[in-house]
Amino acid sequence: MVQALILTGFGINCEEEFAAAYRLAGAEATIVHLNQVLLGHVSIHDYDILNFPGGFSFGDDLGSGVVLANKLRYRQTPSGRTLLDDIKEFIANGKFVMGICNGFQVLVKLGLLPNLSGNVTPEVTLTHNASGRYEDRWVRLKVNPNAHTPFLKGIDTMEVPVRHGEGRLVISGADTLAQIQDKALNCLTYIGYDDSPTDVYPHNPNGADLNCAGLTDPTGQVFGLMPHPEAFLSLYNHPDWARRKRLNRGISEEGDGLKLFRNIVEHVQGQRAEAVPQEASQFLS
Ligand SMILES: NC(=O)CC[C@H](N)C(=O)O
Repeated sequence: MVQALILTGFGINCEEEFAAAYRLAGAEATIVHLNQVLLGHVSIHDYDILNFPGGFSFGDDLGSGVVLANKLRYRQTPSGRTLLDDIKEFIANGKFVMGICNGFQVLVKLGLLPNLSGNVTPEVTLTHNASGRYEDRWVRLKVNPNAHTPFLKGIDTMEVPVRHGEGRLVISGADTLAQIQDKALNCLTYIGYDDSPTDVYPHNPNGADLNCAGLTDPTGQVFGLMPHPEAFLSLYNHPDWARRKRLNRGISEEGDGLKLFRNIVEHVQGQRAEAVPQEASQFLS
C-alpha cells in the first residue's frame, strides 16, 4: 500500500482531514508528531509521501511557518543530521512532499519551494493578505496546463476553501518571476467566474503575485498550495451541496479536492508496478 506520513504537533490542526483524504484515495495514512521524527523514532524514509498540514504552527510567531521551517533546517536529530537533510535525500530518492496552507508556508520559508537554485534557500515568500485580514472563503483555481507535477494530472479547475491570514505570495526579482513562469512552477491560479486568472478580490483572496495559489519545484515532486483540497472530499463539504444536488441529480458525490490525492497515490502505485518487473528480470535472466 502507498504510505503517506502526515506530520502534526506545535499547532498544526488539519492532520485528520489530510489523513482522511489519503485513506479515501486508497493509501495508508499515518499521523505522527514531529518530535517522533526529530527524536529518530520514526523515519520519513519508510514512507512514500511526506505531508505538512495546515494550522497555526508555533502560533504563527515570526510569520506563519517560519519557526517550523527553522526547526527542520537547524534542529539536529540523533543521527547528527537535520530533518532537512533527510527531506533532501527523500526527494533525491524520487519521493513526494506536499504542503497545504501552513504546510505550504513551511515549504516556502524553508526554500523547498520553488527551489529554482536547487540549494533550498528561500526565493519567494508568503505574507499577510492584501485585505489585511484573515480570509475564510471558497475560491476557484485553474491548473497551469504546462505544470508537470503528478499531483495535478488531469485536473483543469477546482473549487476549494481557503482559510489563512498570510497567503499572499510575493515574488521579488524579475529573474525569479521569469524563471517561475518559464518552468510553469506557478501551477495553480485563482480564477474568476469566467475561468480566467484574476487579481480581483475576493476571487483572489490574498493579492498573490501571478494570482498564484500553489507552487511546485522543478522536479514536480514537491507541491504546496494555500487552499485546502483536503477540506473538499465529499460533495457534502460544500456549502451549496443541497442546491447543486437538486439542480443536477447525477452530480458526483466526490469533492473536487479528492482527485489530487488519488493522482499522487495512483502515481506512486504506477511507479511500483513499473519497478517490479525490472527487479524480477534479474531472476529471469
Ligand atoms: N489554515 C492554515 O493553515 C492557516 C495558515 C496560517 N496560520 C495563516 O493564517 O496564514
